[in-house]
Amino acid sequence: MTFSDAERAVEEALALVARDPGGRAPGPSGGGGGRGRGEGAGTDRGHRATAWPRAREVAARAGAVTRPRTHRVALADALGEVLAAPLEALTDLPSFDTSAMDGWAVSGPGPWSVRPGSDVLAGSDRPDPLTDGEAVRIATGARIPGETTAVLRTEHSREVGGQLYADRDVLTGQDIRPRGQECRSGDLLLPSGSAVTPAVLGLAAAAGYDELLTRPRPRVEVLVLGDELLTEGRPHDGLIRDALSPMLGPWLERIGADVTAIRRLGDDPEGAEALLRAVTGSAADLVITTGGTASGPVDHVHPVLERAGAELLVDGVAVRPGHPMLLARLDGGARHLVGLPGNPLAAVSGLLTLAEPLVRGLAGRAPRPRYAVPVRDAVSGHPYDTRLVPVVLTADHAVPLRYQGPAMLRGIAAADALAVVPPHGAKAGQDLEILDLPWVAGGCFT
Ligand SMILES: Nc1nc2c(c(=O)[nH]1)N[C@H]1C(S)=C(S)[C@@H](COP(=O)(O)OP(=O)(O)OC[C@H]3O[C@@H](n4cnc5c(N)ncnc54)[C@H](O)[C@@H]3O)O[C@H]1N2
Ligand code: MOO
Repeated sequence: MTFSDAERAVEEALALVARDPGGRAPGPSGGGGGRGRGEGAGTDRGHRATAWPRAREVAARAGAVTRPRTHRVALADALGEVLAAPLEALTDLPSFDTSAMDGWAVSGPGPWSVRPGSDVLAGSDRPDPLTDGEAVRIATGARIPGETTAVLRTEHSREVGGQLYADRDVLTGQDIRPRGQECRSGDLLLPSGSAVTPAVLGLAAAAGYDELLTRPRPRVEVLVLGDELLTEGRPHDGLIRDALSPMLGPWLERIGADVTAIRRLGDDPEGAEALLRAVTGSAADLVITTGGTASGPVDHVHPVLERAGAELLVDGVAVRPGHPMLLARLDGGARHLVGLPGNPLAAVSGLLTLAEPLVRGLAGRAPRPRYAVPVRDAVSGHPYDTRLVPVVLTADHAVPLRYQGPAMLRGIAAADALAVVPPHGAKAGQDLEILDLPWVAGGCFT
């Protein structure tokens, strides 16, 4: 579903009242660096919303410049982290001359006399050297006996009465992997900053590592604000189910965070005090709040940040949904807070706009690679703000989904990605930047 005419009319009216008193129209928000005027929380505080591309850059940069933590972990625990030191080979690979095939180690030109009863197997100790004209049965991965000139594959050989014959030419050195073919001890295998993937774990093990020095996953504490939230059962009496706690924990884990706690805080003064304690004292690298970002009577996030002396890096983003999202520096940049709006799709928007780039930066990972896909259908745009629209990806297109309102999860739950729709919308066939959802592509190893 694209914006209905009624929805668009409301959005346009809101955007118009959000113009500054001098009547200057907001700048474009989708083109990198322009700044659009936010309404609501933004307008109330008399400042401008940050353009969507700029907000992502600010979040990525905030993460990247934070002093990194490092730790030494067992290989099995390093998956999904980032190397904090170059991975240098601790050994030659292979560490000895080894047979590439099952067959025969032979010495000199054939035919060869078979050495009886002494197969050379993988893992066996140094075998006796061959003499010229001799052959011994050998397994893939076994040490090559001294004086071997080639390995002859079983299927290319015939053994008759203790004599071995080759049924094709034998080249010196064939099917022998010489020591150090892949690397020499001390060679740089991967630079610091590389992501630890399953393949990297395999390489590290092969190269002799039991532990790796890595940057740990950023610790994230999630605080879900709101008195109206139920943790079980069906909505009733004006109360609704908390849709964010079940979603944010695993989502954050998939983008590389270590979620240390998910806590619910009330909208009462006690909730505000608990929020203040978390903002000032949490051991997490990143505190994520949900709800309370706008200007309602119990929206505590801004007042608490002010009391805590936090520095707002982003306070409102020119994006729909999600525009009241915010990013703050705590303790001079040692820790951060991302405030996600309470509307569930708006929270997803904040997660992808601010939390993901920040977590990647804190983890030492580069921003995700950007790519674009033609959108199948025309998508209407906001007059000044970027829109993030749930899409399904086909072989050729991004197909916009219905149910894309800020309070709806029905579209995103069926989506592969969000398409980034610039102000004024997109024509059918226009290339749109795509933000993959982490379980579709590019997710973290957990
Ligand atoms: N006067 C204004 N009002 C609002 C503005 C504005 O600019 N001026 N912005 C609107 C927009 S846009 C959004 S988005 C929301 C942001 O609201 P808050 O971040 O303050 O969040 P709440 O008011 O606490 O909740 C909003 C909405 O979301 C529901 N909610 C909250 N938490 C959850 C949860 N964990 N699971 C499911 N649903 C949740 C909550 O019940 C509300 O319906 O503000 C607009 N208002
Ligand atoms: O437009 Mo709000 O930012 O998501 O509902």
